[in-house]
Amino acid sequence: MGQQVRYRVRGGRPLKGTAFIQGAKNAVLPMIGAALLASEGRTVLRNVPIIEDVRRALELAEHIGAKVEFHEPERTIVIDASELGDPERAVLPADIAARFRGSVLFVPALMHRMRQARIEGVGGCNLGSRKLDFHYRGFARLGAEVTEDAERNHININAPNLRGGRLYLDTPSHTGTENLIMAAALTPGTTVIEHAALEPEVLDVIEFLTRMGAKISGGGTGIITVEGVESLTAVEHTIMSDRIDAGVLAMMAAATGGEVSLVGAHLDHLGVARWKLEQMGVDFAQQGAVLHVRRDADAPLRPINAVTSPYPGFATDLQSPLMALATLADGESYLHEAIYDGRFALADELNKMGAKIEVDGTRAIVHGSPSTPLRGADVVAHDLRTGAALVLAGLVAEGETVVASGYLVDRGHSQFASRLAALGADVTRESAA
Ligand SMILES: CC(=O)N[C@H]1[C@@H](OP(=O)(O)OP(=O)(O)OC[C@H]2O[C@@H](n3ccc(=O)[nH]c3=O)[C@H](O)[C@@H]2O)O[C@H](CO)[C@@H](O)[C@@H]1O
Ligand SMILES: C=C(OP(=O)(O)O)C(=O)O
Repeated sequence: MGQQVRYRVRGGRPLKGTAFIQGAKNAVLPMIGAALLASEGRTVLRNVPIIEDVRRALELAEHIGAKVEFHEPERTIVIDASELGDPERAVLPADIAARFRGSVLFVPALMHRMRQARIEGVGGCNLGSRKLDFHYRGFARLGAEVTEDAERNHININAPNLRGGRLYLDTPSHTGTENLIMAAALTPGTTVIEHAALEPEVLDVIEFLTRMGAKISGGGTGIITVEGVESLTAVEHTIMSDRIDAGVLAMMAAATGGEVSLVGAHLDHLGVARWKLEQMGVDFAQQGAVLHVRRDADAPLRPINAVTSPYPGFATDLQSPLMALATLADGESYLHEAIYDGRFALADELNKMGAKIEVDGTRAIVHGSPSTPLRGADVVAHDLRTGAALVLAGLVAEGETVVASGYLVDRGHSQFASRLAALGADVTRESAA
């Protein structure tokens, strides 16, 4: 893995100023997968976040035969997938694919361009059980042959003749919806996907695919219809801004009693999280494409109850920073994590910093106290959002907090330390061999 990355945070400074919200991680990853469906032209994606998951996705795209360029200063990716087609390259190798969950979003391109796929591993945040059965069952209902090589832990897919079909999801899976739409886009006939996800990133991916020539209707309604087309063409698209990045920075401003302008953030993308933060005492004002966030440092945060659920419910990715924020509130907050059973690993780390959090299965009670400050400590990020939540805790803790592994933060937050430093925080990113 090479470099060990750590975030070192010294608490006590309110965040003030302007921050730029990155492009959405959970939109760019499916779009890189979608760009590989284009048999002609060069795709140009703009507002790309400079994050490790994007780097891994581009390595994977090159591995299967695409030509890619990542112009980081311009936050622009150029992808030429016109020469994809060598079945020998229809493999997602574990050493790249197991490092990010979005690797599963390459399967439709492999099925359509190479007629087969071998998946040797799919990664992502370590959040407890994260199955991919909806994806594989959906591909099978479109006519693919999906088999498991249990000994090697591989999934093999053969897709010589796909045809449209009626699909459903047991829960409205975010990447499941995107993957089945991408698979259906080049599949002859009509495909209907019931109980589809409503996340804004799903709608952005639909807009991108539509521009490429796909025929998709019903985005945002829960029932999506896709009429298969013969080919898709490369286009240019600007990725929507990242609502989780915006939510994390808003909560950091709230935690420190600060006042920030978040360029590119949209209140309506926050769903229920907006209302929960307002109930805690956070003030929002949307001024065009800039979201102004402030919290009166003299009034303590109020405790909150939150249950995670798919959009527009409270996003599970924002539950970790909310837990850290709730440690500062005046009283008991109640959190129910209904999507990922592994997210509460954060509680032990916050308790090391002096928080009082009790966990019972998928429920947690946070005994908040505005008068007992958190203490800096060496803490472990178990996943991307735990990492961001611990940086948040460090911003309000007495003394120094060191968060490792910083690679997990870098998976999903672009230039995190420098953006926070620009808001006045004392945060540095260190990497050592
Ligand atoms: C790259 C990306 O977009 N990641 C996001 C996406 O992950 P991802 O798309 O993987 O999350 P899903 O919406 O699929 O997962 C929702 C729930 O369904 C379960 N499930 C999902 C698929 C499946 O085949 N079988 C199954 O049982 C999962 O274990 C989980 O409990 O949505 C999550 C939920 O908003 C976010 O936390 C992730 O940041
Ligand atoms: C769970 C997350 O990401 P992934 O699905 O890529 O693991 C996340 O963004 O918090």
